Amino acid sequence: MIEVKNLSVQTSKGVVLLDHVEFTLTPGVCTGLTGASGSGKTTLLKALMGVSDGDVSINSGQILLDGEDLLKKPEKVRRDLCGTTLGFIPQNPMTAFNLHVPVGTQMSETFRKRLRLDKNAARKLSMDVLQKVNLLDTNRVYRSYPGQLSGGMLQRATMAILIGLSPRYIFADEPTSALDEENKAYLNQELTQMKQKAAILFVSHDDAAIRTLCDELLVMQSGIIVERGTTADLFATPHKEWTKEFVRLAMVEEGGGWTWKKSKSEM
Ligand SMILES: Nc1ncnc2c1ncn2[C@@H]1O[C@H](COP(=O)(O)OP(=O)(O)OP(=O)(O)O)[C@@H](O)[C@H]1O
Repeated sequence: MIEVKNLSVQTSKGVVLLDHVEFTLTPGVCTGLTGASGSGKTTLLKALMGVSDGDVSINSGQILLDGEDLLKKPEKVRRDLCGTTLGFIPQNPMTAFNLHVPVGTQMSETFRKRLRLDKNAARKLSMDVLQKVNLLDTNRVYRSYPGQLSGGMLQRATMAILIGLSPRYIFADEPTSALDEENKAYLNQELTQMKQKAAILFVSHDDAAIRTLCDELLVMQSGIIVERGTTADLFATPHKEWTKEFVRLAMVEEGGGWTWKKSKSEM
């Protein structure tokens, strides 16, 4: 279990980016995190992954992994947790790859290092997981440099690495933002499967994906979690203005009543 307690993050100039954030992540549960642009969602994910960002630092709080505070661990220990314990899908998939190394080489090296596989097994796993994310031209994708693939293809390749590593905790920052409806549905299905073993923190503005995937929902505003609850409760009775508007935009008038808008993949 991951327990985030009293987490505050600020810039060196004293601008507060996260303010006493608290929540728990439990395997088997997908927690959605939504809120206006610039409210602090990516900052929170970076803090969880231990990614330091220039002049931004954690100034109070704890991130407890099975009771042990990650913030007190040396950087190497935290780095070693990335992969099979903590998995991250960044908002911009380009940042997940070295631009000068073919995607397949990077995948295989990750699997060799993190899963201690030999060269052939790592290559086979890379091919298998590329197929799983619907990148069916696997040989071409494997040989391509990141710049030769589209943003959506790279987003799926990042997801493929995650599937291969099967981490216990998944922090996904708008993981399907660059995808068409078919691939969005495909990847959300994969995440639903991974939820059986993992805890997922799913950052999204996609109301349909949140309703399908997330058991619980956190709403962030100016670095504060202003609203939380089960996804069903929050969509049924939102309290804050931002959440009310989010829910209103998720609905459509149909046959004399209001119903949830469907994503194209549900139609
Ligand atoms: N390195 C930094 N230095 C100063 N301010 C920063 C830094 N990184 C982020 N911020 C500020 O922190 C706030 C939160 O940014 P963040 O990227 O976490 O928002 P977000 O909720 O993920 O937004 P979006 O939905 O657009 O991705 C913003 O006002 C942003 O400008």
